[in-house]
Amino acid sequence: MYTFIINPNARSGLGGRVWEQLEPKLKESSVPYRAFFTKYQRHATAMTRKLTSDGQEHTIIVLGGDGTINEVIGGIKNLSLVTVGYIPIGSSNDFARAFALPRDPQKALAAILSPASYSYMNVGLLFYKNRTKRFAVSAGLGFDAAICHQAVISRMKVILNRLGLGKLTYAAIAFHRLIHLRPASMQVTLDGKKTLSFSKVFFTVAMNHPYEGGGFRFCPEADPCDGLLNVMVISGISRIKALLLLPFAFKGWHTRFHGVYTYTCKEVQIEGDIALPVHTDGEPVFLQHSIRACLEPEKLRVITG
Ligand SMILES: Nc1ncnc2c1ncn2[C@@H]1O[C@H](COP(=O)(O)OP(=O)(O)OP(=O)(O)O)[C@@H](O)[C@H]1O
Repeated sequence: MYTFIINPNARSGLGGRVWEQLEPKLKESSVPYRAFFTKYQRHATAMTRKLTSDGQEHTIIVLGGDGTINEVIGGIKNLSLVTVGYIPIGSSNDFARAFALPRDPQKALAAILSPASYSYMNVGLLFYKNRTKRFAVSAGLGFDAAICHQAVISRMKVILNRLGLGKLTYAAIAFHRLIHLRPASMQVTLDGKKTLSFSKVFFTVAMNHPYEGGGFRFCPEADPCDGLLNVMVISGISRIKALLLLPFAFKGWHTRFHGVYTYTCKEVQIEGDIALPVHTDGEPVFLQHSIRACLEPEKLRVITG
């Protein structure tokens, strides 16, 4: 039985339209399925939690963007009992990028119904204050999170999505945030042993996947299945240089420049001198002074071919 969780509102309403095209194919193929639609923020988490609390195996197919994938993974009771398939129709689609999932929803559905390969993916876990939150792609503190915070309330995202230019949203907001951002000082502790101090930090991000923010390959070496987090810090450079680095980051070439620091670890603690925006997979977690990220002990099976 396939359980579809659909965000009809993803990419400013594309989710619902894509589902209308896909459902007849499912009916034709006579595969058993049921479909649930998200009605509000974090609804996907609540639905997944209820669904997976029976202790049984489930195959959950997510139709939406990275935010919906984040919410579904956040609700899975026992990661090792669930297989996830993904039909990416969001504006950033960084989760799909790492696994090279088909962008065409019909092809994505066909691959899900006849899976050729699976990946066993690590799932990130963020600690802040006395709370925890899972992430699939990345969790960051500073500039990247400020962009996500603004994207949530941005009219620009709606307009660019309508024009089919959703990918530009994050780049345009990044430009705007960079002008207004005050770089902070941060302390980054890797695996509880090595503490590094940075000043004038634009942001620090812990990445499970190589891409975030709609195709920025911030940690080109990151592998979502290798049991490690990749950490990137951008620090001690001018706003102009940070801005000029962004196009290089689409290819992962920014890491060759001074001011970009990358590390691998199993756990990272990031502390800012001021409270800064935080995100998990592009979903805002409000302002925090300190976050800690690691990986869940269990892996999640993802249909990737
Ligand atoms: N019915 C709904 N109405 C409004 N918002 C919803 C609804 N269902 C889910 N959401 C919220 O929509 C947000 C964004 O969803 P999603 O990530 O799937 O799409 P996107 O923003 O278009 O894609 P991306 O994250 O790749 O840019 C999530 O925070 C989710 O909680």
